Amino acid sequence: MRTRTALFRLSHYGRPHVGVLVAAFACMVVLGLGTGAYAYLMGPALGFLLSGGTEGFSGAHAVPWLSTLPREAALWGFPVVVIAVGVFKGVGYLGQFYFMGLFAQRVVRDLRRDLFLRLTALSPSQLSRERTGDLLSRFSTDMTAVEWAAMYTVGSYLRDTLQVIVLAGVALAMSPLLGALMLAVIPLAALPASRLTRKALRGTREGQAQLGQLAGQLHEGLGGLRTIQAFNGQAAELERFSAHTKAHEEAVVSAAWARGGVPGLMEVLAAAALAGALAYTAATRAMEPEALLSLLTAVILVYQPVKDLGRVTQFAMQAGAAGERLFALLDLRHPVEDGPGAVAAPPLAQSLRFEDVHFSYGARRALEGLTLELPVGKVTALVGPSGGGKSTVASLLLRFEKPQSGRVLLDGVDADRYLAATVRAQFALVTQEPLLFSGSVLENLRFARPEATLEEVEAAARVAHADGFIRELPQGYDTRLGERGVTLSGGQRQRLCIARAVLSRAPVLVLDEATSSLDPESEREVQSALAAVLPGRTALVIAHRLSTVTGADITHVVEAGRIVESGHHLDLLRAGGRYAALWNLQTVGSERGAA
Ligand SMILES: Nc1ncnc2c1ncn2[C@@H]1O[C@H](COP(=O)(O)OP(=O)(O)OP(=O)(O)O)[C@@H](O)[C@H]1O
Repeated sequence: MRTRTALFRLSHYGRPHVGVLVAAFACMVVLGLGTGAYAYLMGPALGFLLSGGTEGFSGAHAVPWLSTLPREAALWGFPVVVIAVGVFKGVGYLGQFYFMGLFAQRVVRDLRRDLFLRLTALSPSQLSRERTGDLLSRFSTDMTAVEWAAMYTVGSYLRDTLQVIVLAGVALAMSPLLGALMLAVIPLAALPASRLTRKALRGTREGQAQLGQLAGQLHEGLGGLRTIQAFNGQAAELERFSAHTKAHEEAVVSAAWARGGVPGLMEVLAAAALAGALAYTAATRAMEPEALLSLLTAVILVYQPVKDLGRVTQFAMQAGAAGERLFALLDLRHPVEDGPGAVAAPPLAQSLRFEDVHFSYGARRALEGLTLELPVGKVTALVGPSGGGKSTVASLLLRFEKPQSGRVLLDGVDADRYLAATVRAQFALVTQEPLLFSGSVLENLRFARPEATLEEVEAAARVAHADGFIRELPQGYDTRLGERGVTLSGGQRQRLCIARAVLSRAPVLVLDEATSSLDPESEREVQSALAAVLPGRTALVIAHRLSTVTGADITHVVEAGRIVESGHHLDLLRAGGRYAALWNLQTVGSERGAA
């Protein structure tokens, strides 16, 4: 996406807050008029000083009503006018900053909300293609770039353009010829300035991309600290990190170089124009000194907003580059979107069925004509070698993905006909990595069903064999978990997740390798919890270790995206096929491990 398109799309975020912008603009008008008044008053001020306060208001551009006052009043009148203009400008400044700050915060608030919504609505496979740190940097660095542009660029474009118009008006009123000549410098500077600005943009964009890379590496590094230290990998990591910091530095320095060029150029051209005006007026004596002073003040003052316009254009560019990265995320669409006539799925009554389902992640095939039935009230297990496609089955069930061909049927109805959220509501998922949020135990459990009563929460915890250890925590169910809260063992965390799943009352429980990352002791605890939870429930249990699912009503062996064998544990053992081979492999492996 082009930077300009990104800026245009960012401007949509400003539209709902145009009222705030109008209020800011009103303050800027006050400010602009105040600045124009200062320039205008410079000439009379000179007359006022030179005459000891008597003739300040006479001459070509005096303040007419003040010149009619008696001397005593006039002596005070002029300073009072100066103070009044100052107060006028002060109020303008204050209001302008307040309203522009408000505007910027509202724009960024809306953008953050949209980004959060989009991120939390991505499918896991879309998310796995992005680096977490890079995503976080879009929330921080890129969002800050947008905030600055909304605050300073929009404000400056309004305020400085207005000031340029007012001051140019004052200059032209003093001397149309000289004023026009001096103002002509501004468009002269435009072409080289736009070149420099483009160069700065390239540097800015590269710098932001490198910052994203840095954040990504930092996030990965912190997540894998044990591995990095265990392999003494700090030096290699530092090298990678330094390469990114160096690339970032080079990009930012080249942008700074180009950015500095714009005001530098303006400064030189402005000085040349001023020098020319001084020389011309001294030689020709074409103007009164008072009028010349007002003209020079207006022109000197006009260059500042012009320089500012160049400077804040950099913020717009940074925002444009940030916008490109933000919209790249905002434009991602979940692979499963609700069709136009989609309706809410009723609670599952009989069965779930996969019918000749094919699915690939890009070019990587995961399911190749998988057909599978999950009867209600039964525990179905999926086992098989790593990469066989078991987790993909769970992803398709929960509508994280949809089949490229074949169908997923809920009580005989294609899941495509239902609203994805209502299909998801049929399932309570427990994954390998037990996810608990920072918050109390109670809040974590109620995440599944916020309206659940305390009794219901406790009952679910009892079923999942979690009630006992929760009561032993310092504040029981109110104990805070996560950062700066208590730390739980893997088994305890997993039992909380199971309790949460039980509390959800979803018709189907999906356990995706729920015990595979646990130590044997924790695994035993979780297994005993599951033994209490599973009987009589509709459940899909995905497992590596066959020993963990021997109690399932039916077990399917998934290999290369298909079901290659199905049956009860004992029947499968007797059949002597793939299941028996896997069983032998694992039991021999674990016996060796035990020996
Ligand atoms: N997000 C993804 N992007 C690309 N390929 C993927 C993705 N997730 C899984 N795959 C690929 O799809 C295939 C099936 O993966 P899946 O995770 O379903 O297998 P699995 O049987 O659950 O494996 P495991 O037991 O190791 O979790 C594998 O080849 C895997 O590499």
